[in-house]
Amino acid sequence: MVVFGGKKVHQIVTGLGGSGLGQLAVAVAVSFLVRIFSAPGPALLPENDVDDDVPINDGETPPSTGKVTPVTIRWNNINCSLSDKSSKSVRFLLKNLSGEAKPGRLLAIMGPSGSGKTTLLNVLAGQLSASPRLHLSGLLEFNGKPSSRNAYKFAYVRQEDLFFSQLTVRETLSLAIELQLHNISSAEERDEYVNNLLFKTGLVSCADTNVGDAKVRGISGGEKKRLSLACELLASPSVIFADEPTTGLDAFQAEKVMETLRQLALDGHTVICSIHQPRGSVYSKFDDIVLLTDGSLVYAGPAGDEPLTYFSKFGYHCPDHVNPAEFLADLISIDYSSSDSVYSSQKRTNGLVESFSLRQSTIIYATPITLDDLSKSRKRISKRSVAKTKGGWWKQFRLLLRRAWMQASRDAPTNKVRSRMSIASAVIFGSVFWRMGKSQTSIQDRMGLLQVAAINTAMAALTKTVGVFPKERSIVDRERSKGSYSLGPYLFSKLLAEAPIGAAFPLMFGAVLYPMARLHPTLMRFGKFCGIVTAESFAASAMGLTVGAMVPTTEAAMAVGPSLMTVFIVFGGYYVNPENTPIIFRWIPSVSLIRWAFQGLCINEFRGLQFDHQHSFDIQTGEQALERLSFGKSTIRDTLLAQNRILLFWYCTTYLLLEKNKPKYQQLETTPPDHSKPHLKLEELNPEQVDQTHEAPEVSQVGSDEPLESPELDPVGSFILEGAQ
Ligand SMILES: Nc1ncnc2c1ncn2[C@@H]1O[C@H](COP(=O)(O)OP(=O)(O)OP(=O)(O)O)[C@@H](O)[C@H]1O
Repeated sequence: MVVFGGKKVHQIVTGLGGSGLGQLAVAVAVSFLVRIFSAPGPALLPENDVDDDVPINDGETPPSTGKVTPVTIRWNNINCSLSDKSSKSVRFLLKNLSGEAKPGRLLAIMGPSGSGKTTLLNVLAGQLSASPRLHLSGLLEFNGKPSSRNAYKFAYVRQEDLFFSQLTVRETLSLAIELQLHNISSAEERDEYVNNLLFKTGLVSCADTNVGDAKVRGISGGEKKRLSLACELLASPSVIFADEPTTGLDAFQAEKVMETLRQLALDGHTVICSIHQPRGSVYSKFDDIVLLTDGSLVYAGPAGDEPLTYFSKFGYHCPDHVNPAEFLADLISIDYSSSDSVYSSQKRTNGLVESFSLRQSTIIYATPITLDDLSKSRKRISKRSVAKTKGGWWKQFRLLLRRAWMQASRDAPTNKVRSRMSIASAVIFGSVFWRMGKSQTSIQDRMGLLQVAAINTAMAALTKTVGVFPKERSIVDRERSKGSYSLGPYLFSKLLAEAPIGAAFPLMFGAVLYPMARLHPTLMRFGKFCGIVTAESFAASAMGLTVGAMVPTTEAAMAVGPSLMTVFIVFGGYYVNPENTPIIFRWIPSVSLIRWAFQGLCINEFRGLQFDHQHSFDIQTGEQALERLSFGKSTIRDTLLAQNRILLFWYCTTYLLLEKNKPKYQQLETTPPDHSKPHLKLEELNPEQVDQTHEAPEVSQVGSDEPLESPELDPVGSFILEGAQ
């Protein structure tokens, strides 16, 4: 029997419930809460409450992260242009790019800033954000078949690592597994899977550390990046895309991240990453590279010494003891130090682009794909592609509720700040309106205090929500785009989990302010006061969610939220009497959460009060004061109903906005491959052909009769001077 504070559960239930029916209700509620907030355990619902399409573990998919379906990606003539309607110009972000990424190999897309690395990575991953100004065309094939988002499993590790800060590394992975992988049903299997992932990504030592955020330090930047990788590896993706995985990391962490990627490639994943300028030890981990400058290809093929040999044919020699990545980066960058250097470096890169475009039809890959590989992988795709599916609504709700509760309840710094602010503002207002009496002047004081209380409660809830929700939305968008869960369970679980903590702050505020200001001193009135400010606080949070769902960033939400609230403050019932409101604005008070809260608080406070009076025109009763505000005919129940309608309106709008603002990706307009150039089929290549084809006949050599434009400039000496130092 579970024991709480010396009492057995059935004693507590008996004590709480009283009657038989009450006992039953309490027992159900207790068992529901215990199951929701207990550590990872079996699903709440009966076994049959899962989607029909959840696969049964047939023994071929054990909880190991090792099995990977090999996928070869080939792209041909990828063009991406951006049109500018005002100037009627078109800018090419990617120009005629072709290449290949293979399983078991780590491909790095390198190039100067703005050269199109991320754009190419997004195109290959099918994650280029849709825009009417963009036009994307070309051919993209996976294992020889045209691209389709569901054809293979891929992982995309973005530059920004976003997590729920209060969860540990282990909890983050465990919850992600529960949400995404339903063929792993037992806690033992899940633990084993998590341990494998932690081991694979080198996170064992920080497994039980909180992820952390700007307020409370958690795991390091490199560990966050590897956690991103681990989260993406859950469903054994065939292809891993990583956008600048080393950005913002120190050299040691960068190397560890790249080593993890290399190990993943060795495990059979196809790994593609964009990287700006890696150090030598990182460069040596790459199997293949794609070099881009201003959206054009300068080189694509094996990494290591191959590109150096290739560029040396044009007279560009990498000096000894120089990091090849630095040499390549300098070679293909535009030097903006003077107009001469711009001209010469531009000419050099143009020459290299042109040379490679002539040679592109004979790109050489070190490990030719065999037809046997492809047929094997296709068979495996058909068996395993269904392993990642969404669980049922209740299962998603239960998991998300647990996560939201962990996040809200463990966020001690935020909760401390909010409680201090609630108490501090209550103390300030309580001191200003200290122990109000029953004089005529106290009527204005009471109204002023109640208006201030309504504004303070709404603003506190709104600013907290708009401060955190846009970031959380980015996490949720990512998870939803992976198909982890639906919007309904997410939103409901969030509201439910945050309600108790959200209610605590207005209650603290009321508990301090009420006796200090000596508001209507009965327990019932105090309870109603707290109920009204709590309902208002929920409505303001719901409005914050809508603002957060509407705008792209926290900064924008911080600007829009309070501005919108100011309108509701103006029409909050104190500054403008509803009867005097201009007809075109008359709808605003009826949707102002401040007005309904103020109205409710005034009715609660004034009804039944008697004021000291000397003249016949003095206000004698609270009812007369309410008449002055045009609140005479209303009841607290009416105001709470109106507040609930507003709350529901903001929740529904948030849902619709989140549903509508789902990330949309640019469609690739398929163009047939360019047959004008002789095209070598990669399957036909063998090492002998590699050697023969390596000397592209079209490429002009330094010292030949018709030199390239770039050698004409004699850039070798100057380049070595610039790049080698
Ligand atoms: N949707 C878009 N709208 C407008 N411009 C875009 C869009 N996508 C990319 N660009 C432009 O395309 C160019 C290439 O951008 P991209 O992010 O691919 O470069 P990058 O090589 O990854 O640069 P960095 O290393 O600095 O991240 C940039 O000039 C960028 O402004």
